[in-house]
Amino acid sequence: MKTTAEANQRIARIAAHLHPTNFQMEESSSLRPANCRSKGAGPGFKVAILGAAGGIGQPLSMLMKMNPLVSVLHLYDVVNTLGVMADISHMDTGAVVRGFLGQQQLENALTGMDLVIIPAGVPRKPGMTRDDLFNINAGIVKTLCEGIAKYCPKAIVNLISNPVNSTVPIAAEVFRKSGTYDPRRLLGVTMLDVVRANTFVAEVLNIDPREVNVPVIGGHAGVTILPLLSQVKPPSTFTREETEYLTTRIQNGGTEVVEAKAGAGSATLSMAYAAVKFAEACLRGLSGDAGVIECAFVDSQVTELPFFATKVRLGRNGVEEIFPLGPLNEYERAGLEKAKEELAASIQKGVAFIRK
Ligand SMILES: NC(=O)c1ccc[n+]([C@@H]2O[C@H](COP(=O)([O-])OP(=O)(O)OC[C@H]3O[C@@H](n4cnc5c(N)ncnc54)[C@H](O)[C@@H]3O)[C@@H](O)[C@H]2O)c1
Ligand SMILES: O=C(O)C[C@H](O)C(=O)O
Repeated sequence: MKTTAEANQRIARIAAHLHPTNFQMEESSSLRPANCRSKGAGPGFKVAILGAAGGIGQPLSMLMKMNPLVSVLHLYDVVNTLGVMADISHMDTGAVVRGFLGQQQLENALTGMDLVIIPAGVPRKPGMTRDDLFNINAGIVKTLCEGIAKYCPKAIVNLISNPVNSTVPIAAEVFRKSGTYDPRRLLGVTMLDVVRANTFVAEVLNIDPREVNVPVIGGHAGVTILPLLSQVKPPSTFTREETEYLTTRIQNGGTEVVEAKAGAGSATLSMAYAAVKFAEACLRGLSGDAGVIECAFVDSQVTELPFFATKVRLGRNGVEEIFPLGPLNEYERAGLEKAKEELAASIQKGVAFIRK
């Protein structure tokens, strides 16, 4: 029978084993991971995920650990990061994984990072809009972006936390206030809208979704999500009925998942897939690939609004070029007016949250 003291010692040894900054073998072993022959991280990019223990964060962390462009992967959350880190660090892929728990470890999580991906924050339940998340998520994004401004001001930021139409302006204001704002380095992730649009359009056309590319512009909520079906690749025509079905389904894709999950959260797996697709595009741009073009919600002058999602070219500095909207048909022009009206209010709400 073990005494309480022995049991406590054993728990302490296990905790020490799991702690990322004090990684040790049991006392009986003379070999420690720090003394192993490993030379540590190889060439590649350093990526931090903030909110790594969440519904998106966990599969996103797993997929980033599998990405050959990543040499160091920092997982940060306010709960359960060490469990996720211990689990993912056993995968026999190249990236070195480290876990960070709580605000006091944010500095170590962020220092030296090339790319920071943020899926931290609460998700929707049925009946809620993305804007209903503002009160909680605005504060979370503000705190995390203050950390980025301090500890890795040159990093590219991929912001996933909703409402994206407001959290991106919040991040921009935090960076502006701290004197570190580089609009090319802040990107709201709208890739899931493109992923859904490609899938639903492929279903209608009865072709492989991997062959489809639908530009989705505007923002990331309801009518602000505007798929440009007139610019689909491969060039395709749609009946009025198909156009209305596709536009509505793409705009409501998030709600479709929220309702199907019936209170257990929103899209996590397809979002992790989309986030990795987008992060990989950013890393390819950083590594000098000049041909990477994706849609993202960025600081922009293509409309009268200060932020707008369009196709952008990614490069060594983040957003290197913002493409114009291109020719829109009458249906899309009407959609654009509705999108801009809602977007203007959401952007203003985000800006006011920091300037108040
Ligand atoms: N942009 C998009 O297309 C898109 C798609 C899906 C979900 N989302 C949004 O992503 C967010 C996360 O969704 P989820 O399903 O992963 O939620 P979740 O609740 O499963 O996970 C969120 C994680 O964030 C962590 N967190 C909370 N406060 C934090 C802080 N201050 N610092 C670090 N981590 C913190 C939580 O501990 C949790 O692990 C939601 O706001 C959701 O609406 C966006
Ligand atoms: O719909 C949500 O609340 C989550 C996300 O924005 C999505 O589009 O799936």
